[in-house]
Amino acid sequence: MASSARVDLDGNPIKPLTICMIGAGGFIGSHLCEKIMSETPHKVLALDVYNDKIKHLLEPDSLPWSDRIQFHRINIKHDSRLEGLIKMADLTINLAAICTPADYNTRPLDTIYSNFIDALPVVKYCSENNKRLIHFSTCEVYGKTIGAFLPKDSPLRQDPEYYVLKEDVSPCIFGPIEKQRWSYACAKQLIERLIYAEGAENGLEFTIVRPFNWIGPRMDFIPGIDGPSEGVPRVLACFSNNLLRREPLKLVDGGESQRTFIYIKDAIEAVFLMIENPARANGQIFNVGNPNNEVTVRQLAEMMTEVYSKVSGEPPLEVPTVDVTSKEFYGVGYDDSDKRIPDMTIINRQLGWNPKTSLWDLLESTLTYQHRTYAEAIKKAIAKPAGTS
Ligand SMILES: NC(=O)c1ccc[n+]([C@@H]2O[C@H](COP(=O)([O-])OP(=O)(O)OC[C@H]3O[C@@H](n4cnc5c(N)ncnc54)[C@H](O)[C@@H]3O)[C@@H](O)[C@H]2O)c1
Ligand SMILES: O=c1ccn([C@@H]2O[C@H](COP(=O)(O)OP(=O)(O)O[C@H]3OC[C@](O)(CO)[C@H]3O)[C@@H](O)[C@H]2O)c(=O)[nH]1
Repeated sequence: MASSARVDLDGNPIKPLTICMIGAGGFIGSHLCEKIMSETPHKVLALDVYNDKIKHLLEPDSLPWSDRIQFHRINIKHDSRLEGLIKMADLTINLAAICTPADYNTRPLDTIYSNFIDALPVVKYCSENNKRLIHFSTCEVYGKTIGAFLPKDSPLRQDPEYYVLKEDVSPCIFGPIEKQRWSYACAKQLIERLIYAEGAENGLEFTIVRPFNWIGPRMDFIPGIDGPSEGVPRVLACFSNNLLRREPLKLVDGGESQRTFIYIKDAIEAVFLMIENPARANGQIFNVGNPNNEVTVRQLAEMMTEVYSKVSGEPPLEVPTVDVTSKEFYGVGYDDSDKRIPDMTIINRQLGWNPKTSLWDLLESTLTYQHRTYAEAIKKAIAKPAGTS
């Protein structure tokens, strides 16, 4: 329900905004658009090269918000309409990026262009036209933890000082240049520094978001169903694909890396607070993650296997996982972040936000969606003899 009587965290009325959302057709963009349409009076100029994930918000014309969302099929690499759309809006949110690890070492040029060069005009137009910018960076800017360089048996590895990632304290630790995995993190770091400098020197009003593994429905694609057969999406979709096809889940380099996963709906609440509380969010860099949902990738595979069995009614596989090397899975130049625990001090202080959903609960709702959306299509694809279309 769109209401104009919304108030911010300080009790001030929130005026309806026009938001230029670049990358609105992706995973995060689709959830943001959905919530903006159903819960606020704000307007969205939705820019992307694709719109499949927001089709349900664009059609039919009779939808209650149809006069508040406009889709513009635009590639920001080369489209002269970009500045005009930024000028029309009160706020720009930039989500556009190549952000799947399988691309970082195999398409490093595209990755660097997408995450740095293509974002430059967005920052410039916002700065020159005095428009507020919320830019999506990544937890990957932290790279590896300091603790990763300590001896395996060092007691300091248990000390949070050596692994908790703090926006205003932690260093950015990347591997050597030949480890092209870090092309993405490095490009994101440089665009963060540029935005920060535009704020310091030219007064750009900005907020930088560092998402820590947001997951949920509509993330990436299932290879061979709604994406390329040989494509490698992020881990949620990789493991979902394995479960749907009843194949063992592939653990890269033993599945020892650790991640904290957050439910997309919790994370979107945090972005909402940033949108509607500019006085508290401007000039800030925010970690957005769930420090309580930490697992190794192996534990994630085991939990997803158990949850999928529950929601699909199918028995778990006898051999649920298989080990693969990162070279086999991602190719030369892959490297990994060892551990990612977000410090929540700044987002708590500025916006009073906390994540709510446990890993089990978020996997239950997400895998229910994956099963409902893809199980039939996978069955048909498997039943089709090879070579037929
Ligand atoms: N999902 C996460 O957990 C996560 C974690 C860290 C950082 N991020 C960052 O958040 C942002 C959004 O991530 P996501 O998970 O929604 O990814 P996504 O790939 O689903 O969405 C990105 C969208 O940007 C669009 N896009 C890319 N290049 C474009 C261009 N040149 N012109 C127009 N549109 C373009 C894509 O078509 C896609 O729809 C990215 O900047 C990503 O780096 C996400
Ligand atoms: O089949 C698989 C796929 C992946 N892994 C391993 O899982 C870990 C997490 O992988 P993934 O979610 O794909 O990506 P990352 O967490 O490494 O990086 C993302 O973090 C945020 C973001 O910026 C955008 O989403 C992106 O860079 C990892 O260790 C893989 O090796 C697996 O074992 N099996």
